[in-house]
Amino acid sequence: MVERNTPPTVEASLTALAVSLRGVTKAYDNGITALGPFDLTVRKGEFISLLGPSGCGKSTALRIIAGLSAPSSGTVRVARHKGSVQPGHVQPGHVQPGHVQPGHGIGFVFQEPTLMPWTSVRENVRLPLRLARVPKADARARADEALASVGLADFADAYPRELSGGMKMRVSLARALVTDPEILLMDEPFAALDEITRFRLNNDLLALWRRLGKTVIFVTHSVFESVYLSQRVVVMTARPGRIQADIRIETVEPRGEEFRTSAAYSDYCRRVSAALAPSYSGQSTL
Ligand SMILES: Nc1ncnc2c1ncn2[C@@H]1O[C@H](COP(=O)(O)OP(=O)(O)OP(=O)(O)O)[C@@H](O)[C@H]1O
Repeated sequence: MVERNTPPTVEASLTALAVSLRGVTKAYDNGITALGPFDLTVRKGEFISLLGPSGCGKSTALRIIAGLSAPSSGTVRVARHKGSVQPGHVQPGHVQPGHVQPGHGIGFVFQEPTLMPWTSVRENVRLPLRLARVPKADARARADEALASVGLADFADAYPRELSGGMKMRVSLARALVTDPEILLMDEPFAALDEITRFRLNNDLLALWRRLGKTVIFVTHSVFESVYLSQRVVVMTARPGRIQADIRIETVEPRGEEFRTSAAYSDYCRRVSAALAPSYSGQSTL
């Protein structure tokens, strides 16, 4: 079913929305139905996490929001610019041409930093601007600014092989931010990092989010990480992924290490774990 006739009252409130998915499903050619029907509304400037068991369709949902994959059915609306969500929908069966070109309002950070090993950190970060044909001097300044925002101002001329895993992920984040997107999609970006590095990147990401006011949709397997970072944790069912629970995390802002060790944090982690448990029922725990 494709939703085409959104009631006017809902349409008006969409001006405050960054992302709206309605009845979205995804069936791959191999017959696997990965997602849905999936409904998700994300307000501008919100930080939400998608949490769910392996294979429940989290990456599929992100890829559909990014326009990298077309839904099999349903409606996808994404605010790519400073204004309201775009009236154009991604229709089932095809992806709009140019839907996810760099500079079109979405930054994507993958689990692997996927840096080009043969060129400098600055050139890696500048890539989306090169593809968007931004003049070199301007692109260089913007790449350096993005690198400074992730604490890597001194590493612009370094090569990826000279960086730690955490630093590579910072470069990947700078590359996603360099086009100043409205929305940042992050697919388990810190999963491969050690815990201390991960905590540090969590704090730096929160600081960036507060400063830049981006909408962030963050995919993770970690209850602890989702509660620490997000204003809302959206818990998904096992495949095909649907919404199991939508839990608002309310605490004193800005968050910091005091929150991580607080009773409120433990309580939220317990609540989110309890909401997640049914998604794992019937699955092997090995
Ligand atoms: N391109 C594809 N073709 C066929 N099946 C796919 C494709 N991409 C994903 N799938 C299947 O769809 C289901 C959902 O995959 P997806 O990667 O979205 O899940 P996920 O929740 O992100 O998993 P994980 O947490 O392990 O990364 C899985 O069963 C996967 O095998």
